[in-house]
Amino acid sequence: MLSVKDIAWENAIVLTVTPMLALYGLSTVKLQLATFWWAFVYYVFTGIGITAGYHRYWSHRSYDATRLWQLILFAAGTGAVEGSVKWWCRGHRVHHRFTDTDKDPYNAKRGLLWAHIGWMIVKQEKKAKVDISDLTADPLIRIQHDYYLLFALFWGFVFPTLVAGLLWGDWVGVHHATFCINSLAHYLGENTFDDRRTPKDNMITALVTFGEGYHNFHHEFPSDYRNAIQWHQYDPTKWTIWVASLVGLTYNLKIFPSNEIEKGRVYMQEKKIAEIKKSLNYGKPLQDLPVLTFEEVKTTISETGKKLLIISGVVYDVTDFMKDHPGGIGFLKASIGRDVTSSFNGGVYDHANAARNLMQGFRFATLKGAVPEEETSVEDY
Ligand code: HEM
Repeated sequence: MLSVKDIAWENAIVLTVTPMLALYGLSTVKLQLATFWWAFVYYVFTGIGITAGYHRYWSHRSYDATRLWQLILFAAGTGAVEGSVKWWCRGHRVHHRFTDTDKDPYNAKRGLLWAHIGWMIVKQEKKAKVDISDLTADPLIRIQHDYYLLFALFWGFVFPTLVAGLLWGDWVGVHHATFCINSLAHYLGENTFDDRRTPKDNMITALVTFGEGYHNFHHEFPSDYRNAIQWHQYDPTKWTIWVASLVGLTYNLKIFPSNEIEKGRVYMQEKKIAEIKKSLNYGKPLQDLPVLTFEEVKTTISETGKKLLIISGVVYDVTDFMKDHPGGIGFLKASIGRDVTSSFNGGVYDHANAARNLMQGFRFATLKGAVPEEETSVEDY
């Protein structure tokens, strides 16, 4: 059970009082169109500050940036009031290293509510160590951390108020959008590249998180400056970083080799296929079949009355199938006790996959001295 002293009160107060202030402002002050649009622009600006700045630049170093770009991101990210770069990125690096474990501050396995906001409201011991020496070496980050409250007040409240003449509190919207990365992005969507951990790819999450919703990709390839790699996927953070590179504000945009990315995708596809295959009957595995000589096949036919024929080193029992053979019973009758590999493969008729799949269920034995072949195999392609 949680007790009063487990609560991180400063966060709890910020997260409850500020939306109330925002609602109060909204209900008591007449909303002007220009101010509405300014709130929207500032919401996007601060959101991108978190995604392109706190996340993809400082946490993952997925690209390099000029000091000017860093200052822009500082202003934007601080305006979202999600903590200092040093605090945020430390937590984020711990999250990546210990995903889904007790040491993961946003551990999705503790539930959606915890991953969304609970982790901020309940005090947590710092159980894990990660390297943040690159962050502490930067004087800008140290200053922001030491005087965070002042910076947050300015960029979160004073600046937007000065511009609009109103206290909007619109950064509350940014909070819930970006918190979705820790919560929804671990619950909704596809495990496109790996399913050992909870992060998922989802377009809806991407829409509310400025493109961070392709979270399965991100956890696999965190040093990639992109989260979405398909042209049709929504990733405005990637577009912002890329556009900034055109004017030299960002550079060395890191991209994981597509060969490796595709291997991940294929791995998951193969896994899904393997699951589906488990539910289908592929007949007895070839290596589990008895091995018969040609003479033994003949004897079995005469002693048991079974209708056996041989194709590509495998002996098939077509007793029950003969009457249903689409090519007619005659061809099969004439094939009993014979190796009809060439007739089956084009000599009489070149059978389609349907026949090759079907005959797996008729496997009876393998022929001694032959190399039995799988009826359908994609290995050669
Ligand atoms: C276990 C053995 C066999 C199975 C499971 C089998 C199954 C089938 C199936 C499902 C078709 C429909 C079309 C297709 O899938 O390509 C077919 C067509 C045919 N089969 Fe077989 N077959 C077997 C052996 C043979 C043999 C040994 C011969 C000839 C000596 C033969 C001659 C034909 C012919 C001529 C057709 C074409 C029928 C048409 O479309 O007019 N089949 N067979």
